Amino acid sequence: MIIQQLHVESFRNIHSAQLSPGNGLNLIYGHNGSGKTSLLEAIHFLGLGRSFRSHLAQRVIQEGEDKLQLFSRLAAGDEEHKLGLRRFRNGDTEVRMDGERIKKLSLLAEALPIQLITPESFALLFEGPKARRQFIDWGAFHSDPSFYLNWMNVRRILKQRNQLLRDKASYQQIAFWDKEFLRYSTAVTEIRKHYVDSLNEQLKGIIGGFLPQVEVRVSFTQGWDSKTDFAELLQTQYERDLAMGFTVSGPHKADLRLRVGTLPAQDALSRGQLKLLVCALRIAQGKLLQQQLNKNSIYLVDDLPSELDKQHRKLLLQELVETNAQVFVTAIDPAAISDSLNFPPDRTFRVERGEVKVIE
Ligand SMILES: Nc1ncnc2c1ncn2[C@@H]1O[C@H](COP(=O)(O)OP(=O)(O)OP(=O)(O)O)[C@@H](O)[C@H]1O
Repeated sequence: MIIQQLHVESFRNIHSAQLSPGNGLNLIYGHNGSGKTSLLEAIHFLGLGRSFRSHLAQRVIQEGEDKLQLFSRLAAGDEEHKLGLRRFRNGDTEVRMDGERIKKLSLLAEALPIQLITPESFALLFEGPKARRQFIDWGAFHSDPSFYLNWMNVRRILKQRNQLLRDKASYQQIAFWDKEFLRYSTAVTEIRKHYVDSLNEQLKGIIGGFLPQVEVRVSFTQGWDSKTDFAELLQTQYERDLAMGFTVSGPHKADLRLRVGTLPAQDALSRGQLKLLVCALRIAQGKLLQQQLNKNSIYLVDDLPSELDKQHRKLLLQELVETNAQVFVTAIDPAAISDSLNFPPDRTFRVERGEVKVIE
């Protein structure tokens, strides 16, 4: 998917901006606080119906305004679509694709696959498994249409199961839910496992280019010992689950392990190398989606130059450009990007106090 036109209204400090991005690399530059990240955030909001910076969607609505509005003209091959989103202060969201109301935000994510890389993306490696699980599930969701429903069912049953555990229910009562829990958990795990295997293939080439001296291993842990039968485990862990008041093992504990030799990647790599690793993971996801479904992701890279030397900026930009996807990168100093390119960006935008201007 490619954004051909974008109209942003009342989004953080952007009062009104209209732009026609290029199909390839788009450079967005400006001083601190000018609104560069807000522009990326607006694209992300359009693709997912939520911000990557704030849990409270109201915070992104411009102060003094009662709603934000985002409109876009999208193209995928010969297809053209119009996608619009309105978010009101009272929390209501209205999304329309080609004039038709979209009720499920998952359909939005399907239409506009977005790969986000921000200075905070390190969370993928440092913080708890949630961010890494979300990373796997992004791919599982896009690569297998049955994933979403299976995962929703796992979450639904898990909620019920945990409630029963807190209510000190008998094993018989819990076992009633475990049959279904087992069925959906197995489906989710198979899809995730298959996805991580395919991702690893993509990743090898990219990491080889970014971090040639380092051998990074990416492995999937499913949330319980893979040698143990899950049905049996649920039964034997009943007492423990009861004592804890929640289900200790299961697909909700799945994780992605990133190791260099015997060490966790975050202990073995420098900050710049970690950034490259996160970028490699995101690019591999985008490439895989391209291969599997012939769908192009949109890459949003906030503050691309930070932490990277010129050679690595060059490598990263080259890899992004080679995806043939639409890419939006921000930088304070435009030279930090253009100096690392052998050609000018497709389009350059300057942001100043919330105003977005194309640089001819
Ligand atoms: N709801 C809002 N209404 C109005 N302005 C806002 C709102 N939320 C944030 N802002 C302001 O928007 C400005 C733009 O912030 P943004 O993070 O997009 O800048 P940036 O160009 O990415 O800066 P940096 O280079 O420092 O990361 C900030 O000055 C912030 O105070």
